[in-house]
Amino acid sequence: MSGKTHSVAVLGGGAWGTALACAARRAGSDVRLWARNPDVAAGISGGSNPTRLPGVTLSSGIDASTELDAVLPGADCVLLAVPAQAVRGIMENAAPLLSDGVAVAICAKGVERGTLKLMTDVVAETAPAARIGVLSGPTFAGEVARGLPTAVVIAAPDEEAAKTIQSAVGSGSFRAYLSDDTVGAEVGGAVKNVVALAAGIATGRGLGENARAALVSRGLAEMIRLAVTLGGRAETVMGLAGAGDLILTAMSETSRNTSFGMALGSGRSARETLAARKAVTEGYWSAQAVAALAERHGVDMPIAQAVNAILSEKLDIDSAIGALLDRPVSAEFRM
Ligand SMILES: NC(=O)c1ccc[n+]([C@@H]2O[C@H](COP(=O)([O-])OP(=O)(O)OC[C@H]3O[C@@H](n4cnc5c(N)ncnc54)[C@H](O)[C@@H]3O)[C@@H](O)[C@H]2O)c1
Ligand SMILES: O=P(O)(O)OC[C@H](O)CO
Repeated sequence: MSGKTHSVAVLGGGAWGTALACAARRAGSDVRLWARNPDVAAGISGGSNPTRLPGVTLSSGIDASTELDAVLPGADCVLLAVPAQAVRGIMENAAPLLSDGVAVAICAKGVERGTLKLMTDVVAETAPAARIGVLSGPTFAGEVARGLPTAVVIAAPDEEAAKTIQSAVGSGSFRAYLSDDTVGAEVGGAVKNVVALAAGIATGRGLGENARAALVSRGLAEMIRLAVTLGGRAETVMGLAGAGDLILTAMSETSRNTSFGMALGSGRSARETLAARKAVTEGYWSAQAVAALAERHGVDMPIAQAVNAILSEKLDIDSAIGALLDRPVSAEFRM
């Protein structure tokens, strides 16, 4: 890692943006953060984000603002941590304020609805001069904010950009591994949320731990098939940004995706479950796009399709489970 002090701009005052700001402060970076809500910005500057990270004392020295032009100019590394469906709008406003050659790390996990684009494509379209990377992996924000040991992958085609992001956020407790496979990292992060919804639904329905492990394993096979079809590598999906994140997410009620699925499985509606929570549940917003991407590319993804059918109310949960169990049993590994 270089000895340079990085100037980091974090976009997003939610759980993940706030936690990443803490990680970057621990890495020795100067950190400014943009949040759209003035109370949230004031709280973060004062050392807390009580709605998203209750009980956590944030690293000192995070300078938060609701003005993009107070945060972005001069930054050599941007951490993009708003929900995936907000990335295009934020980047359209941010692009004119970015420094030449800035490294932009996409920290959101999702696929754009409507266009079916991965976040790297959305950022490339909105900020063509940026050097784009993906920061992903098994990372519950509360643990990162507290400084508990965590490992992520930073994937970027430009190795220098990956190293900039690595040294801007990485530290002894936040181990940032490098990769050049953005597609594998992005598909892993986005699709694991949909698989976690499936695992939660099965758990909420009382199908047992064997069923959950089966969904996680077969869901991982779907993640690999989609990533490889889109140009990514299976090994990336088998690493931190895929299997690692899926294990964390699908096995824990801390996950918003898994707990959302559990609520559905136990009979609550998607609408009332969404209305009862403030934080984003990315699998809900990306399931349709993931299913449509699979269909467009002819990738067999029955679990993602089942989740989409449930969320779009084309199938009830028991019929969706029945349909999965009725599928012919084929070779375990196939593309
Ligand atoms: N929380 C985690 O543990 C975690 C870990 C890794 C990755 N992520 C990813 O990071 C992204 C953000 O998640 P989060 O946990 O911070 O969510 P969050 O719900 O805690 O916060 C989202 C923030 O974005 C803001 N926001 C929402 N819509 C917006 C818009 N249109 N324009 C501007 N701001 C908007 C909200 O006000 C909020 O401050 C997601 O893609 C998530 O999958 C989260
Ligand atoms: O709480 P979730 O389900 O949004 O998961 C958060 C992170 O993506 C875990 O790596």
